[in-house]
Amino acid sequence: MTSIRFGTDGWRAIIAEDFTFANVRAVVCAIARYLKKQGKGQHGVVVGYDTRFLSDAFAREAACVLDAHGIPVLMVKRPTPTPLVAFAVVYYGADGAIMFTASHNPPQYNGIKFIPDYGGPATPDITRGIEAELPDALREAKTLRLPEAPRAEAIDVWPAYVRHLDGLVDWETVERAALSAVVDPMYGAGQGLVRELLAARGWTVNELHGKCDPLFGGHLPEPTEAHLTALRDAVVAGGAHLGLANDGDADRFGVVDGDGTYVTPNQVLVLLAHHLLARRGWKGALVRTVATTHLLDRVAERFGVPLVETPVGFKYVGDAMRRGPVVVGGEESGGLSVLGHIPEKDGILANCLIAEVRAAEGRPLRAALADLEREYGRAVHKRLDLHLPDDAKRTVVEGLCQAPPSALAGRRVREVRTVDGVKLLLEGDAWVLVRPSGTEPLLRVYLEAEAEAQLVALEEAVRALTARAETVAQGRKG
Ligand SMILES: O=P(O)(O)OC[C@H]1O[C@H](O)[C@H](O)[C@@H](O)[C@@H]1O
Repeated sequence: MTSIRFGTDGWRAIIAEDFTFANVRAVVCAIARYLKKQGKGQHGVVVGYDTRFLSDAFAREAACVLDAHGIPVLMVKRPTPTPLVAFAVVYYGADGAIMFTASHNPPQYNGIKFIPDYGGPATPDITRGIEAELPDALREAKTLRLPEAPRAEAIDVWPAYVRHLDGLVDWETVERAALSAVVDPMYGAGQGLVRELLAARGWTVNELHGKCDPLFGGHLPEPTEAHLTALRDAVVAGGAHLGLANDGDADRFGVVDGDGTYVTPNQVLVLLAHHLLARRGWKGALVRTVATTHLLDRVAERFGVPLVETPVGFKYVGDAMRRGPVVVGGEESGGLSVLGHIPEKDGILANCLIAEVRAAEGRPLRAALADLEREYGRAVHKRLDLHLPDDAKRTVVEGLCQAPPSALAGRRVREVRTVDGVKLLLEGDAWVLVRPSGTEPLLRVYLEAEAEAQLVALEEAVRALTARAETVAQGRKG
């Protein structure tokens, strides 16, 4: 068995191998013990689950463990997105939530996200605190007497969440435009939700993959370009204005323009930040992770608002949101939240706000993006996910950290940042980031350049660089 660890966003493992009922009981025991040590628990814990195989059964088991610890349980009535579970924590004033999901991971995975009382991802000090309880919790879980059925209050947070959205989304603009959209919840917990919200505003909405399928139709429930071909085809075939997708637990978004072009999360963030600052007049910082487009820096500069750079992981973006007013906090992997919302990424809210931007623009997103390009300049980006074992990816990053190159693709490295992995800022506006994924056995390489040709040159240079570092790493091991 591999050890139980909370990665970028919770503990994830393969069902039946490490993600077993016994280990779930132990992790929930650890959370219960952690909460009690903090003097918490008496306000209850929300238990949520997505549409994954056995998520509901694991959630019921978690409710039994919490009950056995004397912690009141608020249990969602049906598969529920992570952001709604996070919202429920704040809405009910609970001491936290345990969410069963492996987000966008393959079907054989499941996972646990712990959401503390502030309604956002747990910060590393909290997950470290939970992990510290695990050795005792593993022992305790073996002898814990569980009730036959948990005492739990069944909750439905949807009506309260919908009222909350009224304060965030400019529904009048959305309604006036009365456009059409295809939505794709990717067989996940967002089923029916974006469709309901937009249809209520007079939009014509067609939903794909709106049923439960533990195999996610043979694809990853990840709303990236590679997995959104069905959505693109349906948007084009139906002549819709927009395609809007969510991942398995609906905390991420994916967007397709009316002509079927995939709009990257980086582009969405720029569109939305500009929209909220320019049209809605919102005031506050822009927050992005170290892997997210620097075009946001230019938007921030233009409106005279601060720009905050964080490590990868919405826990860091959420943390910045809890410290002061933030207009948009977002990341290139498809997560965002806005001023007035919980410090958690929310794919349902994101899709509503994108519909608002599309409605306010009155033209395709690509036309709006072309204007923004004239204003802020051009940036193209790419992410490479390189398959490497955990120890090799760490060694590659450490090697780069210790001896970063002074030039890449013929351009001088003007700054090296080690906020998360190694980021090389090059002459001009290009940059490269190499970091180990915290959720998958991958080395992630992020590239941003001024145009496609520069991007290709950078990609070649960085592939050679990581290959060299890998060889050195192998050599050191051998
Ligand atoms: O690059 P990774 O460490 O795999 O993380 C990728 C993403 O994983 C999860 O979805 C987190 O919630 C995100 O905040 C993060 O961006």
